[in-house]
Amino acid sequence: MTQHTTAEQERIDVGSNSAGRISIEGLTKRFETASGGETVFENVDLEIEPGRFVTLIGKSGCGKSTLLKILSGVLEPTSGSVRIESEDGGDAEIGHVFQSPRLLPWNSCERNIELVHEGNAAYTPELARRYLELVDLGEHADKYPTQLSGGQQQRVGIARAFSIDPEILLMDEPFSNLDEITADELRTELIDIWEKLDKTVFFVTHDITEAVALSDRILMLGDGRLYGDLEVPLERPRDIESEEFLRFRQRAIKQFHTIDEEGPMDGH
Ligand SMILES: Nc1ncnc2c1ncn2[C@@H]1O[C@H](COP(=O)(O)OP(=O)(O)OP(=O)(O)O)[C@@H](O)[C@H]1O
Repeated sequence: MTQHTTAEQERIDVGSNSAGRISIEGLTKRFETASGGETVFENVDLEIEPGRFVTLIGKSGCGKSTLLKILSGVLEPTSGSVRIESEDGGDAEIGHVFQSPRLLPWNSCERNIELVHEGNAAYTPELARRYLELVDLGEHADKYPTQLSGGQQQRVGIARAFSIDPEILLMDEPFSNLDEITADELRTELIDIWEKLDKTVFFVTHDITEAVALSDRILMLGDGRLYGDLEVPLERPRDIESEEFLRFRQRAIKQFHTIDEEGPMDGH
């Protein structure tokens, strides 16, 4: 289990049969700056069941990336805790997919995947190829990123993230730099892979349609708190033009804008 807490709190590692569960308790993040500082969110509690596809939406600057960075351990919370349960009670493996694939251009696709397996004696080029096949790039393992399209490069990023067999996958607007047709293809592929591999996915986006198309559950962050938490009751595969999809999307949009009607809370 991985636990990200304030420095004073002890790291607790215990065995678990619910790998991929995320438990957030009383999470507060404040940045101190020369001009006084800012509390990004305060006292956030959240429980995410293993294997779920959860999407976080919120307006620009509400703290989505900050929450993601705390989940990945890049940032420490000001107070509160985040626990991610692992298979064996040790540190949870966390896969990352970013807006851009962050591939090293002087390395082949296979080598780009190998680089995240440093210290893994079980790594073989076949492992990279297996994951590249999952994203339809089995034939391209020896190519360099510059020989691939933007969508193909992002596919390599997704293959790389899944290849470490992570307990959770953090995805930060992974399709926002792609044209809509390619983004749609990748969303379909992502759901196929997620259904096969049964991982907890924590996905950040600005796009409500994307959130409804992909998720089991949609969280809304704003005004320093999680003000919305919607279960998505739609069967997969989802038809984004169907009446039930559009009806649910409308409901999500309405809930998303409740924050504008309520106005800021005290202290923010
Ligand atoms: N290292 C930092 N130091 C000070 N303030 C920061 C730091 N990182 C983020 N912030 C502030 O915290 C707030 C939340 O930022 P964050 O990047 O998490 O928002 P976001 O919801 O991901 O935004 P976007 O959708 O535009 O990417 C912003 O007001 C930002 O200026």
